[in-house]
Amino acid sequence: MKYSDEVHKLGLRILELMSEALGLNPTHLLEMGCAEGLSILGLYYPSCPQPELTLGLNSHNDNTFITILLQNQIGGLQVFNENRWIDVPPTPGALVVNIGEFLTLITNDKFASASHRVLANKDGPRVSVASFFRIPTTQYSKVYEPIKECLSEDNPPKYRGTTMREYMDRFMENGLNGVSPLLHFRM
Ligand SMILES: O=C(O)CCC(=O)C(=O)O
Ligand SMILES: [Fe+2]
Repeated sequence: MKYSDEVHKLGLRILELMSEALGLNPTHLLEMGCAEGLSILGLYYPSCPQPELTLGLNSHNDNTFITILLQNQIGGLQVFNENRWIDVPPTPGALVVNIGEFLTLITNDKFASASHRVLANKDGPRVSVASFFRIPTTQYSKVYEPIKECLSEDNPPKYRGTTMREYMDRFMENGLNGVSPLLHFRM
């Protein structure tokens, strides 16, 4: 309970700062509901005798606005940048913040979500706690589209509006195979 309260407060603060970074009122992203659905997932990756033959978690982009991640000392998280996988080594006391695909959609790519994955390891177990700021199930029919203030004549909308329900339908077609459902909504 204590962790979820604190991570929720942190998420509110980060979303306020992101609103300001976009030149918006600090409460803009909060008013859009970006902190209304917090789900927290504990992940346990057992040690693996032949880690080179598999992955801990396949490459994917989160279906969130932001994700705040706590990882133990084992490592294995990687992010895809400039055509290569880069290690995100655990730093004591630090959290990782990932941008999810719904923040990419509503900011018209100003905040780009990155593919990430987790390598298997034999030093295990790896434990992580992912706090997903996502659309609550009660809001799966709400349409999200690029924020008007993020658009201009030189920067027209790159995505059409969509709902979490439609996004999940696309996701179910592909599973965790690294194909981003967001591409379906790109204009
Ligand atoms: O375990 C990790 O570090 C990553 C977890 C993750 O990316 C996810 O649950 O979406
Ligand atoms: Fe993830």
